Amino acid sequence: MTKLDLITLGRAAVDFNANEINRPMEETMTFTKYVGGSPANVAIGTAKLGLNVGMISRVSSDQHGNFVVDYMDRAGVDTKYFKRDTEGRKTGLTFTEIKSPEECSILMYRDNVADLYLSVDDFDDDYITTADSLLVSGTALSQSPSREAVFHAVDVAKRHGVEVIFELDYRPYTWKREEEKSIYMMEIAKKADIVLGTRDEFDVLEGDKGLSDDESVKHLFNHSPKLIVIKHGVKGSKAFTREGEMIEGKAYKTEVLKTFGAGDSFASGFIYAMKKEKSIEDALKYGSAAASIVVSKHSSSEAMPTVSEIEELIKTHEG
Ligand SMILES: Nc1ncnc2c1ncn2[C@@H]1O[C@H](COP(=O)(O)OP(=O)(O)OP(=O)(O)O)[C@@H](O)[C@H]1O
Ligand SMILES: O=C(O)C[C@@H](O)[C@H](O)C(=O)CO
Repeated sequence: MTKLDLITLGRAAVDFNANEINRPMEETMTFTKYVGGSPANVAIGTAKLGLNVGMISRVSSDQHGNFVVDYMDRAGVDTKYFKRDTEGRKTGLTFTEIKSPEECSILMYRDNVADLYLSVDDFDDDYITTADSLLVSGTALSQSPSREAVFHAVDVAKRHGVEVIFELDYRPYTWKREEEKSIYMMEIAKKADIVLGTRDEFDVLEGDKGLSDDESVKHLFNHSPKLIVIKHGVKGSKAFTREGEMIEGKAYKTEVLKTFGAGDSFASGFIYAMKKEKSIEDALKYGSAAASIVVSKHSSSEAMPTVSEIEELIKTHEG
């Protein structure tokens, strides 16, 4: 089997992004369709940067499922472990609202979605062992059997020395019980090598204890993580290493069209740079540059930048 740089596991869905910008959703009449879903976006983003990427997911056996798999194939993502749901479950849909560059929101249709029915039987353990890293998404933990699929995949990865990246990716809609979020997310965070999330997502992970970034990382460094990145939106990001270093990343100013998609493009740029053995400081730059490009464009997946676009942006800002 070909060696993969990265496998992402979780939802692959469809985004419908409002064409009429600066308007509430009620008045939006037309949308453009893109592939979406955080782990799918990261798979597309990293593949576009030249990494060898695969994804494990479950989609509907209908036109939306076909659209997602075809797009992922064309993006160069290995879709061998994209399972088709045979029980009539649907691919998740996300409608976006762009009221202004500061006021963006997403409305998710995720009842009985196929991706949360991903099961341990949907993929072979050997597939995971062919990868350098496995990225799992927090939303995939929100329900069984997808929850068990994540735990199993992470255990296989750890047994075979595959790096585990946990993207907290908290989406409130899919969690049924408040008390479950922090329990399951924390279990995976403790097992991961790298944890990525926004400050708000770390609050969810910790059960809203109101911890500072320093307190959050101190707790996790007692477990497996060796690198933790806490994102603060337009204020930038902070990377913490187990050795006690803190490296700050700045956001690159741009003409913002919408804010969603920032997290997935940031993860793509960051992971790419880490795989290319760049410094953490540079990886934060690659992540921030990728995010800056994506927030200035209409989609979260199609808009993912190339290496030269990222490097050009960094050069321009540093010059
Ligand atoms: N308005 C912005 N302009 C430029 N860069 C931005 C902007 N917002 C976010 N970024 C960049 O993207 C990174 C990640 O953003 P953020 O913390 O909002 O992630 P997120 O909440 O996971 O994103 P998403 O909205 O996609 O869920 C930031 O650290 C920053 O570098
Ligand atoms: O993550 C999702 O399911 C929706 C995304 O595809 C959407 O584009 C977004 O919010 C990205 O942050």
